[in-house]
Amino acid sequence: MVKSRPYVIISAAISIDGKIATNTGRSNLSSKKDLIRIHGLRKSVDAILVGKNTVQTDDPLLTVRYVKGKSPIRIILDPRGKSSAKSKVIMTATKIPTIIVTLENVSKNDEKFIAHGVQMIKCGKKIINLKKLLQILKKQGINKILVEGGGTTNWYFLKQQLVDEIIVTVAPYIVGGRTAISFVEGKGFTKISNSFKLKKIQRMQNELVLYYVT
Ligand SMILES: NC(=O)C1=CN([C@@H]2O[C@H](COP(=O)(O)OP(=O)(O)OC[C@H]3O[C@@H](n4cnc5c(N)ncnc54)[C@H](OP(=O)(O)O)[C@@H]3O)[C@@H](O)[C@H]2O)C=CC1
Ligand SMILES: Nc1nc(O)c(N)c(N[C@@H]2O[C@H](COP(=O)(O)O)[C@@H](O)[C@H]2O)n1
Repeated sequence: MVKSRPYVIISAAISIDGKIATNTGRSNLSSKKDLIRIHGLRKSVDAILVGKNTVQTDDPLLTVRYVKGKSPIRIILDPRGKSSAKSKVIMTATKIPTIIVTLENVSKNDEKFIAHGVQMIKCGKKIINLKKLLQILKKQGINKILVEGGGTTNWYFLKQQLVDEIIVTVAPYIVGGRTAISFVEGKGFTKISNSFKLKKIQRMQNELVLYYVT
């Protein structure tokens, strides 16, 4: 069956206790070897997507650097268009195509982003309508998307069953802390259902990389 949306992979590094960052926002869980694997994965997709808190906390580049290859398009879910124009993704948007997705009635900061070469997509009234967004992206030729967090963004995708594959690195750390961000945030599911199939396990020294499909 041909899908009307791109193939969606969620990728993250989690601690043994399922956290993706400490309660102070530190998220450097993957080893160098794992980062090389992740950059290989980035090279294989058309776009990388993250939520606005990840941009704010990590100030990531979201490029392919540890392997040779073209960097994919970068997409930020930022419903109210609050991202800093000084963030690395926005400052490099003339070199690497970058999209900011806001709500339909939000346009206050558009000019600031557009001036940096960012493409604006408007989608959804109260929250970003991911189904609609994926259709728009598919029409733009984006067939495969790597969702790189954080926990809230992962929740929105999983809640709506918009995920085809999950790749998690279980890193050899305990993070702890009630307020430390988990792999999946949001309201959470009330039942244990919709299990994923374990496709592959990769061991890298003290890390395990788990590959699940729907
Ligand atoms: N270890 C790892 O692999 C990774 C760790 N991280 C860590 O995760 C943390 C950030 O995670 P978290 O705080 O959960 O935030 P996210 O990065 O997931 O950003 C969440 C925000 O993005 C916006 N958003 C996302 N999806 C939607 C949607 N469908 N509709 C509307 N708005 C949406 C909302 O903005 P608004 O609030 O304006 O409504 C929401 O609050 C950071 O500390 C980062 O370091 C991040 C990625 C990977
Ligand atoms: N897979 C994975 N492992 C980790 O340990 C991580 N911290 C992340 N984080 C994601 O990668 C972004 C950083 O990318 P750049 O190195 O700046 O290109 C970060 O913002 C998360 O989305 N992922």
